[in-house]
Order: sequence, then C-alpha cells, then structure tokens
Amino acid sequence: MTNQNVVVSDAKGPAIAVAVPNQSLFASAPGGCITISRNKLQRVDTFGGGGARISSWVDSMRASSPPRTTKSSTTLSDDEDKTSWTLRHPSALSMFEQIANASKGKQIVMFLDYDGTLSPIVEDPDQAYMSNEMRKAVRAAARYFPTAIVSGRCRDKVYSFVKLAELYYAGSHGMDIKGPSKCSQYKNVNESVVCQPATEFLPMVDEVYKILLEKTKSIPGSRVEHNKFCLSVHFRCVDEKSWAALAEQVRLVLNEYPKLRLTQGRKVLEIRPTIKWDKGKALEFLLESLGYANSNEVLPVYIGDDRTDEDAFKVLRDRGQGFGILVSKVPKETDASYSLQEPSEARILSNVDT
Ligand SMILES: O=P(O)(O)OC[C@H]1O[C@H](O[C@H]2O[C@H](CO)[C@@H](O)[C@H](O)[C@H]2O)[C@H](O)[C@@H](O)[C@@H]1O
Repeated sequence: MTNQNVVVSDAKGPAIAVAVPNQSLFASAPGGCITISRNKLQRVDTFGGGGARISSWVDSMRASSPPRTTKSSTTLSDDEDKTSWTLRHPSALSMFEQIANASKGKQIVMFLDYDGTLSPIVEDPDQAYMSNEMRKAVRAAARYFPTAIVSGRCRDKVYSFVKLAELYYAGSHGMDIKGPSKCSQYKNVNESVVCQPATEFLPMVDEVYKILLEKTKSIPGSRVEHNKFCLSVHFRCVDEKSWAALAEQVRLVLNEYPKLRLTQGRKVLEIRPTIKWDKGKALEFLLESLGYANSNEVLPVYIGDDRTDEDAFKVLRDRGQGFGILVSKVPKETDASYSLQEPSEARILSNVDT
C-alpha cells in the first residue's frame, strides 16, 4: 500500500490524507442531467421565530469556535476528555491501513469541506486561500476518485479558491451542485450533474442580504457574505460585547422571513432556506448521481471541520458506509468516525509514503 499512499500536509492549516487503492474501481455513472423536484422537498421549522432567546444565541455563538487549550491551562480532566475522545475518534492517520483495507474492492468517493479543512481559518473570508500543496493533494485524489468540494460558500467563490475543473462542487451548503467542467479520464465522472433545489428563494435571499447589510453596518467588524442561496453573518472580528446586538439584528430580520432559518458555523451565523437540504443531502445526491444510491461497492469519505459537516457525517453513520473525518484540534461532539488534528501529524504520516 505504501507506494499508493498520498498523504499531504499543510504546515499552516488543516490537512487531508488520502489512501489511493492499487487500481481504480470506478463504475459508470448514469448519464443525463439530474434535477430535483422542488415540491418533494419538505419544509422545516425556522429557528428565527420569537421563541429564540438572544442569550442562548450568544451562548451558542461562544460555543461555535471553542478556544484552543494551551499547555498551561490544561487540566487533568481536559487530558482525560481528550484521551477518551481520541479513543472514540482516532486519528485518520493512525488508522490509515484500516481505512485503506476497507476501501479494497470498493470505489472511494471523496467529499471535502473547504474552510477549515482545505484552507486554514483566517479573519478575512476573502483571503482563505488553500496552499499549492493542498491543491496538489486534491488534484491527486481526483485522479483516482470522484471528488467533490462541499462548502457553505457560493459555488463560484469556492471554485475561485480551489481552481480544479475536474471536481464536483456543491456550494451554498449543498444547494448548488455542479459536475466537473473538465473532461475526466474516468468514466464515472458525470459532467452534466446539476442540482439547485432552492432557486425559488433567490429573490428573498437577495432582499435579506441588503437588509442585513444595512442593519449590521453600525456593528464594527461584522460582515455579511452573500453565498447565493444562503448568507453568512460573520462575527469573528466583532467584539464579544457586541455579539448580542448583532444576534438581535439578525433575529429581528429573520422574524420577518419565516421561510428562512438560522444555523451556525465557526464564528458565523448562517441564514438559509427552510428546505430540508444540507450537506448530507448533497452527499446522498452525488452518490446517487454517480450510480451508488444503494450500492455496497462504494466507500464515501467525507472530511470536514464544522457543525454543518455533521449532517454529512450523520448520513454516513446512518448508512453504515464510509467514514466521516473531523478536522479539529479540540474534542467536539461529532458523528465522524475519525479525526485529523494537527497539520504536523500529517507531516509525520507523509514519511510513510517515502
Ligand atoms: O462549508 P465551508 O466550506 O467550511 O464554509 C463555511 C463558511 O466558511 C467561511 O467562513 C469561515 O471561514 C472564514 C475564513 O477562514 C472565517 O473568517 C470565518 O470565521 C469562518 O466561519 C465562509 O466565509 C462562510 O461563508 C462559509 O459559510
């Protein structure tokens, strides 16, 4: 297996490790354009109703990016928690052979979150570049496996960072999916895949974007990002004392738009349509479009760092198929099977390859 291992580390950011099987096991994907009937999608309750209390929002905002534990503040209990968490979610690097063995005779399909997984978290969302080393790793993975980027960002924006035409891209938390624009050498890659289950919400999202820009402009450091089918209200650069004021503005706006709901990411409030669609649904859609809806011949691997990635981890857990890998330096409640923590770990494992 050694020579087929592709393990890549990013000194500054998170890392991915990819097991490349001895031979490709691609299956044919169905041809033709894949669409989804909007009326089949169920509504879900909005979180923006009057019941939500700002204090609990702020607690949740605090919890959305837990501080990193420093050596001096580490307690025995912290260590115990971390040890037991690591036992439950061992490093994907230490379990590499096991993952590789599980992939034997199966087609790996790779799903990669962007921010915090392929690129390090930075203050300015427009500067969240991925390294060339990481790009090379993703390109290498895509040579062997159908590979998809699944991001909360607008699809065009995440493409402008990744710049690999041979991938699937699922932007707006999976609400904007498109197949590769570049012909692939692999027969299973379906270039005509298109899925946009929330098009009816576009005017509403545009409207709310403009309102939020206006309502939040007096809060220093806040930022509203238009992700096409959803919006991000960033508070990474907002003084914690102003988080309640920001949350209150968002709540007031959402109260007027019950067809939109709120979720949370890393120091970001995310506003999205109340359709039952998330990264997990996007993963299922892509597996189906690749011809693996009910197949045991596939091994989906999803790597992500955020709460929104949990929807995809849960789908894999429920299917009893493939692996979720959480990128996190701190123990977190997760449905992922494995973890990736420090870029340095990936550097150690890359030695295995040589
Ligand atoms: O699903 P993802 O690809 O992980 O996208 C989720 C959000 O990522 C971006 O925000 C996060 O990364 C920023 C840059 O490192 C950081 O400044 C911010 O605090 C993070 O929340 C992106 O800007 C959002 O629109 C995405 O929803």
